[in-house]
Amino acid sequence: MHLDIDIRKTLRSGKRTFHLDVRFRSTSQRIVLLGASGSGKSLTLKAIAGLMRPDAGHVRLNDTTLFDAAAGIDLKPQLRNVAYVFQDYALFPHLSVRQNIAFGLKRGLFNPRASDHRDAVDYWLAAFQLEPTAHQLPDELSGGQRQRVALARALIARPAALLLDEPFAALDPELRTVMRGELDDLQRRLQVPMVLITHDPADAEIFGEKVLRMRDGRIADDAAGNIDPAGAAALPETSASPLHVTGAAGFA
Ligand SMILES: Nc1ncnc2c1ncn2[C@@H]1O[C@H](COP(=O)(O)OP(=O)(O)OP(=O)(O)O)[C@@H](O)[C@H]1O
Repeated sequence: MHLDIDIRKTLRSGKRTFHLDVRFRSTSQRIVLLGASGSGKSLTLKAIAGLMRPDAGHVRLNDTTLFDAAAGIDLKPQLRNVAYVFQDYALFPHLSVRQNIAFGLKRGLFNPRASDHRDAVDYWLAAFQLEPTAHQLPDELSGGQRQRVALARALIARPAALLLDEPFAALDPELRTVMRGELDDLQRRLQVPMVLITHDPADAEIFGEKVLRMRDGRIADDAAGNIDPAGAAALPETSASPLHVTGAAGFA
């Protein structure tokens, strides 16, 4: 994945103003944005997905410009070929596991024939060991199963990038460890590029081939500890950096 982000956004709520000013480029397959609550992680992820429109700048993914304020480009979310997995998974409560996963095919340009459609859903049900639960509703699933359904629904559309918003926050500590392992295996097997946002350094340790720490709407430094107060404009393009996250223990 080649991700190139250079965005600015000002948000006002009453007397409070928040400035987002995020710049980085990376060719890593596993990017983690690590930061405390309110540092601007979700806004950045939403800008990639097309769920938040920056005031200025650009977002490029591989060979596609998803957003460019100066050029007047702002692709609709469904045309960006990225999959956003929300913190609470956002499953449809009235649809079965099978129907929720199949829904992933309705988005975007990927519009297979009915038989391919069934095959694809069967494939993902099997891949996530969800076949026995295919007829169940989200309410009738465990937390781990719900997360698997959300991932299957995201992956079935073959996205160019998987965007994960605090994917383990809704799980209890024991399950969190299990699901971290599952996602780690899955990403390595499928080689699906991902951008994961989290406040938990443990997530960064496991998934952060490239870790960018956010503070007050900016990239504070990268995992190698290169402080860049100007918002990481000078960060080198990098394909991989050490897994070790320096000084990240302060986030809770
Ligand atoms: N629509 C909005 N209007 C005004 N301010 C907003 C709006 N959306 C977000 N903000 C502010 O922008 C800041 C960054 O929000 P963001 O959701 O990106 O944080 P975050 O790092 O993802 O935090 P968390 O981990 O708690 O989800 C916060 O201070 C938030 O209050």
